Amino acid sequence: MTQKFISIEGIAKRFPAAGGGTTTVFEDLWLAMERGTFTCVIGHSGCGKTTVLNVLAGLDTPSDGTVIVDNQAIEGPSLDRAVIFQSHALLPWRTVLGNVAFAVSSKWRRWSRLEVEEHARRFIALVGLAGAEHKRPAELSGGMKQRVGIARALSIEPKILLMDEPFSALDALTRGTLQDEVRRICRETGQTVVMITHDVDEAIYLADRIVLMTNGPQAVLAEIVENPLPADRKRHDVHKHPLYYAVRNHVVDFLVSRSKSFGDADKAALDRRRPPVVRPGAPEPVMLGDAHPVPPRSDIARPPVSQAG
Ligand SMILES: Nc1ncnc2c1ncn2[C@@H]1O[C@H](COP(=O)(O)OP(=O)(O)OP(=O)(O)O)[C@@H](O)[C@H]1O
Repeated sequence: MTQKFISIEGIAKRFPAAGGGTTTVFEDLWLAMERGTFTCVIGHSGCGKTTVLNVLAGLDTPSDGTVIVDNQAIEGPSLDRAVIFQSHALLPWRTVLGNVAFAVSSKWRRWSRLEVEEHARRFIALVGLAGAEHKRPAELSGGMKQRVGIARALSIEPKILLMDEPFSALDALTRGTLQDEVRRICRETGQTVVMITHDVDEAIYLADRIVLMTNGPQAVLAEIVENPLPADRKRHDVHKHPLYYAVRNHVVDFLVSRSKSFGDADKAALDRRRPPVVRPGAPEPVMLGDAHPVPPRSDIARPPVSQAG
């Protein structure tokens, strides 16, 4: 079934409020993702992105609703779903090989030590760390540690890769290189990915679809932006594509103004089960999947703001 490999169905998250009652962080979120797609979630701090990712990981439970992955409801953490956090959380006493092999042997418990190590080495090489297998985390740079985290996550060959701002703690050069590698690996392996980022340019480079969430509390999924750039885009010249600024301005405009001004009337008008899908720069209204058509917005150049905060 390709249409709804991941199906987020009406999830909400509520916490007890300080003075009694409850605070609803986000509500009635519906989103379907196809196998092999790369989805980025963007929204301001506090709208509940990490909570959504934790629900997908099975590390948190929604107050309402459910999430189905590959026709099965999520009922807890699973080795079918790998998570990469901003901090790499490596086992400090284990080597690079030891960290990756530990994950591999958790997934394939009957494999021999040789099988586990061979498999782990393959993924260590894939992220460019061949030769560093016997180093411990303390001997690695931040970028190298994050590579180990990526190798570890990919080595268990998860159905879904979940990433929570995986590159935000890295310097710009390392961030760019790792973005390239993650994109290459995900494309080569057909990996299904959901990633949270605050970086609009990162989302445009990596994502097939960018999901826009309004500000919390009571955040909603306002819109899905279909990335109109060609699949074989390259980081060094992606900004030269004629549609680059159409999509960038659209997302920035949402973050700067629409995410905040999205009021009760907008929420009432929103079909939560079928959020609007837009393809910035598209000449005509688009009809994508089971979503209803939305006219393209005007893509007027605005001051550059690449970070949601
Ligand atoms: N255990 C908890 N109890 C009460 N409130 C919580 C709890 N966990 C999260 N929250 C609240 O839920 C809201 C959403 O948190 P979450 O971390 O998912 O947001 P986010 O969009 O990922 O933010 P950021 O971009 O800053 O990481 C926040 O206001 C947070 O304070």
